Amino acid sequence: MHKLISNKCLTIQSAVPESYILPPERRPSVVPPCKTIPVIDLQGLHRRSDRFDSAASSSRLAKNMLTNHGVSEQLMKDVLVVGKEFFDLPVEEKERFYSEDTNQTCRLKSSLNYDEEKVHFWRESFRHPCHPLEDYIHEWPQNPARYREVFGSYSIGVRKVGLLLLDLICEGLGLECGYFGGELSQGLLISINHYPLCPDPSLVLGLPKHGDPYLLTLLNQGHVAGLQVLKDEQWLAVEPISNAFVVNINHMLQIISNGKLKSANHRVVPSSDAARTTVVSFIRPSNNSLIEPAKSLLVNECSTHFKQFSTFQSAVPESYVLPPERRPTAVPPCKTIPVIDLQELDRDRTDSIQQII
Ligand SMILES: O=C(O)CCC(=O)C(=O)O
Ligand SMILES: [Fe+2]
Repeated sequence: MHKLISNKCLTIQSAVPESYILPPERRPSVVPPCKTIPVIDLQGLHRRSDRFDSAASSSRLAKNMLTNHGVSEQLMKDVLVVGKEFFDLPVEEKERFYSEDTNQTCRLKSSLNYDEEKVHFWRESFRHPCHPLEDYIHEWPQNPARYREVFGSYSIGVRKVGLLLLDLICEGLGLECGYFGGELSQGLLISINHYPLCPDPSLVLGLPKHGDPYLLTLLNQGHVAGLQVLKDEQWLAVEPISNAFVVNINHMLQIISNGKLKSANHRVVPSSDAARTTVVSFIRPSNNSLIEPAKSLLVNECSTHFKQFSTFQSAVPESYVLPPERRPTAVPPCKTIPVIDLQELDRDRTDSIQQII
């Protein structure tokens, strides 16, 4: 648990610990707000595919704000409050969830890959799968007391919104009805991210530049800013809108759409004014799903941009992944290893013994 930032901050309040300080070229600069992020009112959409035609032909949907989505304001607030309460628990209470093992379903972690990375990120996260609820809810914390009730209701609501969006995207892409149903959207992973108050945010990142790996992300970012999106090689700040979801296209959806939809790169900077807690919901396939460009999208295109893969094969557990400098590269065969023929040995013992030596 010494790896959690909140613990370090109890003792080192005035300075960022050295192991979190990025080299100057990786530090975030102050960035302008993103004024062009589309705000989609889900009530106004009425499932009309024409709204999403443009999504099929451009990257407009890479990042959106979604309002009037059907998850109540109260529930949007409650998950943030209860999520923060979890991070405010005493260390002994959180400790049993802390793990570096990616196979542990319900797990608290610090930074990204704490034991392997050179510089740590200013983030803690607590994540667990949520669907089907009855398979997972018994593993969730019982403290805070409302955790299971609040996250249970939220996960049902947020999954509904995600599936509705996938239906609309399906229409917009011209795919057969229900394409994203079944195993492609079976999974729901919720991650509560906590970015503690930071003494000097100009030196650190909460999360480095990345795209999300699955189908769709629905981010409930509360009222503390910190999310930045990369647009035309420029970082822009995504200002929070009350009760809205930030929706991200993920890598697998980019592949399924054969590149028509683009996964959005983003990162997070912490704040020196307030701690930031966010609740991130990833709609993802079940294990062993085949991810490939939708065949009907390939009919009119000369080639596919992506190779198919299975979600099972793709996931080497994080704890087995070596840092780049320790990974094996392809090597040539050794052509000079001596081959000793034992029958020959009797004929000329001395020669062969010398050969062995
Ligand atoms: O907390 C945020 O604002 C974004 C989190 C995020 O990008 C992630 O968890 O993948
Ligand atoms: Fe992300």
